[in-house]
Amino acid sequence: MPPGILRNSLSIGKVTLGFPARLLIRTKEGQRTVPSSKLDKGEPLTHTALHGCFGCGQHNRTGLRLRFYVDDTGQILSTVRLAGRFEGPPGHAHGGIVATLLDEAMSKTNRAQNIVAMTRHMEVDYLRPVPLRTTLQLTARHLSVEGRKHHCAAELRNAAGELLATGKALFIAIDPARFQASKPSMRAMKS
Ligand SMILES: CCCCCCCC(=O)SCCNC(=O)CCNC(=O)[C@H](O)C(C)(C)COP(=O)(O)OP(=O)(O)OC[C@H]1O[C@@H](n2cnc3c(N)ncnc32)[C@H](O)[C@@H]1OP(=O)(O)O
Repeated sequence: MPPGILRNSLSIGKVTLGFPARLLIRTKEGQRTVPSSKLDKGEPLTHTALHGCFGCGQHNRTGLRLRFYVDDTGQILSTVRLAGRFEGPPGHAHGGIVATLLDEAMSKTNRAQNIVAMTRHMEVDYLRPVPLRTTLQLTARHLSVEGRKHHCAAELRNAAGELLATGKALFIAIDPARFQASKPSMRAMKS
């Protein structure tokens, strides 16, 4: 059974996103409701093929190692604490890292539907500086699909729920087998 949430919500355009006050999570022992601060106790949305990904790859030691969860409405959720090495303005996150967070979350709205898609176009509104070394809440939702074109939106908030940044993006669905075949070999990448 899919996990579900109780939410505090705000909106981007027509879309309502919200980080839950409490979350119904899946665990090895079954389902239970926990405060959203315990999100990491649930089963994350995984895709083992991308373990080297800078955003979500759990094997990328210099990356963000984000873990994403999906609720019963298809909304993607994650919490993140950014380390000091991701600094841009003093004490705050670099804008490229903020864009990465939003991009990653939006890409998982496709992944949750078993769609493999790449970011073609993305826009970010940087509303407030994003603090380092504090818990942030990341949410994303799939908005619409038109052929291979998937439109998605994401929000980044502080722990108090204040909106720090929003993103919208166009993803294009690709054939993963063709993409894999076109990948340069590890030897070529090292040279
Ligand atoms: C393997 C999965 C990884 C998931 C990671 C997810 C997040 C990421 O960070 S991905 C990394 C960053 N992104 C990239 O590197 C992608 C680089 N770009 C590409 O490889 C290609 O442009 C790719 C695959 C996205 C699309 O190429 P291609 O298949 O040739 O698409 P193309 O035919 O040009 O466009 C598809 C459709 O989108 C439309 N389109 C393209 N750009 C736009 C735009 N900006 N606005 C509106 N429509 C657009 C086109 O008109 C076309 O429409 P239609 O199907 O109606 O004719």
